[in-house]
Amino acid sequence: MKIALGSDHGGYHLKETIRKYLDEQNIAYEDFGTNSTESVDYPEFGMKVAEAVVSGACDRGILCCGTGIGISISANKVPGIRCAVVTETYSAKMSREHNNANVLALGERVVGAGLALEIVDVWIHTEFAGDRHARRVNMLGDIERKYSK
Ligand SMILES: O=C(CO)[C@H](O)[C@H](O)COP(=O)(O)O
Repeated sequence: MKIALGSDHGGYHLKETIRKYLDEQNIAYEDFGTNSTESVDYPEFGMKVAEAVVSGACDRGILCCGTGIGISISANKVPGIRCAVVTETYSAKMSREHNNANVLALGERVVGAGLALEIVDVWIHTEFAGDRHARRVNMLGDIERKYSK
C-alpha cells in the first residue's frame, strides 16, 4: 500500500509524526507537503493528495490541517474521493468498513499525536466490508455523476 500524505501549516507537525510512523511500519508513502509551519492554504494540499489517490499513483491518502475540516472539504471536491474527518478510533474503523474512505483527515489542533497514530493504525489496517455498503458507496458516485457536466 502507498499513502499520499499532505498537510497545511496547521497540520505540519502531525504530518511529520505520521510520516515517521509510516517509516517505522515500512509503509510506502509520497509526501506532498507542506514542509514547514510557514502559513499556506489547505486547498492546495487537499487537492494534491486527492489527485494522487484518484489517479492511482497512491492507494489512499492522509491529510492534516488544524481541524481536519478544511483539508477534507478540499479533498472531497475531487470526484472519486471519500475523505473522512476522524477524531476517534471507532469512526476510523467505520469509515473504512462502511464508507470505504480513501482519504483520512486529522486535526492537529484537535487530536493529540498518540490518539492520531492509533486512528491511523486502525484506518490503514481496516478493509471495506462491501455487501450493502458497496451499494451505498456506489450511490455516492451516482451523486457525483449527477452534478458533473
Ligand atoms: O484547520 C484548518 C482548516 O480547516 C486550517 O489549518 C486553519 O484554518 C489554519 O488557520 P490559521 O491560518 O489561523 O493558522
